[in-house]
Amino acid sequence: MAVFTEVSFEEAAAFVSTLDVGQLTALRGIGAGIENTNYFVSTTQGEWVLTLFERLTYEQLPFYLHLMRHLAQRGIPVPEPRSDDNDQILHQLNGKPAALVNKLPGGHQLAPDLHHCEQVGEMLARMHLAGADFPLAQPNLRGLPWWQETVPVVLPFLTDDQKALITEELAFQTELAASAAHAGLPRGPVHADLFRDNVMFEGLPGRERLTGFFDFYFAGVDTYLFDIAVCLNDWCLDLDSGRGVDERAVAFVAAYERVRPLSSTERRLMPAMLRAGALRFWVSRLWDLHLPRDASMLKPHDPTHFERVLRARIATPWHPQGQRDE
Ligand SMILES: Nc1ncnc2c1ncn2[C@@H]1O[C@H](COP(=O)(O)OP(=O)(O)O)[C@@H](O)[C@H]1O
Ligand SMILES: N[C@@H](CCOP(=O)(O)O)C(=O)O
Repeated sequence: MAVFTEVSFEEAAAFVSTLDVGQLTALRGIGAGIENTNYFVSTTQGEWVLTLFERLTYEQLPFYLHLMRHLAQRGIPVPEPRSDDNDQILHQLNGKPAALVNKLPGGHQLAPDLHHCEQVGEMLARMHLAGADFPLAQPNLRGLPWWQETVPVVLPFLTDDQKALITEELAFQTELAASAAHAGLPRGPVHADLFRDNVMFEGLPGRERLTGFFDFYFAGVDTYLFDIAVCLNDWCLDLDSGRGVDERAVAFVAAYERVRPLSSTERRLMPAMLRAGALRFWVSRLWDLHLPRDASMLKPHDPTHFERVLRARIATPWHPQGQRDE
């Protein structure tokens, strides 16, 4: 479970008393998640999520927390960090950096259909536009330099066939990132981990409405196309086979484009970026599996899923409707 750092009721009560959210009435550790310690917090004024950051530092965190605040203040449904009397949104609890955000209503949609994909696509585009004037900058800390650093670390755990695939793909992505086409891709703050378990929906089955995006702690400045590719590799994929579901991808991209049309370079580089999205999570899952922080507490995600996705994305490139490789 994802409670790495225990917080007692008394500690949490003292903490929330500084954030003008009423008095603590209940505190419950959250089992899901793999990065941070999370608690659901009930107070006399509502429901909140308390996060103690286990890996991110005081230097890195302002980017994420201020991005969430920036987006929330522009009408994007994301959790907004609570500030104290000094307008600080990054706090400290039990020796760890900490934040308290509002709890989004609803639940995850783990078996998405077209109308879920359309809503995520549309909101992703709205989020990209709303984040364009965000003044802070921080790279995607799980971008190419991290893959280059981490692939050699996980290589000893792989078969020869896997080693060849991961090494060749890293070379391909390194070349892509150095290209003029890549340099011309529109970029800005991106979520970079907008999987099914980081989006909330509520409503009657078949008529659910998106209520928000959360877990911005892999966000960073990167290409919008990378964010789209990460989404397509989760929302528009058959998890059993690892293969893309074209119908869902078409619906997702069409909804995105109703808000922010893709450039011709974004269309052309979509297949390469879908490969980048698959590589990114194959590498991080291998790293989490083979070099865990505390193996007894975590159930790592299956890396072979993204190996399969990468192989499928290489074998069957997917382009937005009507487009072909130039
Ligand atoms: N703002 C929020 N609103 C509602 N639920 C949340 C919120 N933040 C986290 N959660 C819940 O906590 C779980 C774990 O959070 P997550 O951010 O995925 O953890 P981690 O950062 O460790 O990966 C989520 O699956 C979700 O159920
Ligand atoms: N989405 C990533 C893992 C990140 O975990 P999260 O719980 O913070 O979303 C994956 O599936 O590998």
